[in-house]
Amino acid sequence: MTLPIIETRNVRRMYGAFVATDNVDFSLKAGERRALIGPNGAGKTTFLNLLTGQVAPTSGSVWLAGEDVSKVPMHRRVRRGVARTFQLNTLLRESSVLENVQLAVLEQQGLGGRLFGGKAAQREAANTAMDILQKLGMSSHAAKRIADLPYGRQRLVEIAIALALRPKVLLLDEPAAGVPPADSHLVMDTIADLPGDIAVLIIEHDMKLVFRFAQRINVLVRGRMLTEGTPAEIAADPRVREVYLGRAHHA
Ligand SMILES: Nc1ncnc2c1ncn2[C@@H]1O[C@H](COP(=O)(O)OP(=O)(O)OP(=O)(O)O)[C@@H](O)[C@H]1O
Repeated sequence: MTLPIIETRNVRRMYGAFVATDNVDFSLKAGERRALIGPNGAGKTTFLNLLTGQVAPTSGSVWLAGEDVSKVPMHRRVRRGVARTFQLNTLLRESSVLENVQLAVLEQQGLGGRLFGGKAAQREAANTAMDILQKLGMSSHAAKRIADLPYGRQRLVEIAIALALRPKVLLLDEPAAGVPPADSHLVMDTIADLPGDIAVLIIEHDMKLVFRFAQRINVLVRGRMLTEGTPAEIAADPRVREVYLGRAHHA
């Protein structure tokens, strides 16, 4: 029995009279690789925010491992295994790569606020952070300041931070945004190699990345889920071409 790890039922989000998310049913199983695409302003980020708890549903519900978490705040959903990255860089630029990831490890352990306590905990967190960086091929950059790192690698640090939270579900919001084409393979390879037990949902405008990575793709248009299918089905769907792929060339 594979229960969805994360699910929405008839979820709706209004901003005043504007419907940003229009009665969406969605579910993701453990280890799935899924992409969410749609034109600019379709409501992709809002939908991600509904999953994390950053935005509350106007109606409908969000479920995590079979439990209604619609009223569970974001920090507690993180504890239960929902991690995300953001469209924009949110790193501590003057700190090292290792320090950034180590901080996330300590947060995950509930030790984030204890700045002066627990040398052993600090050391252990540094080891865990180093393991994560190694898996992402980033160990040789561990001591570098974020500010001195190429942008593509900065995006990988954000993924490392999300992994430090030991997620069951990883939500990636445009992980390749702003990364120069010469470095985008770094992001692509990292995402392709993420641990198989983590369910991954990616919002991405780069169709090469989407089609390489996703087992299934959801298409969101004006807050509504237009369709869901395999990459081949989505590529062949004339409605998708009309509303999304056609316009994406001009985006
Ligand atoms: N806090 C808010 N208040 C009012 N309107 C909002 C708010 N957040 C989002 N919206 C509106 O909801 C719609 C969907 O926005 P959202 O950012 O979710 O779309 P998106 O698909 O992620 O877009 P993009 O691809 O450009 O990032 C937009 O029209 C946006 O203006």
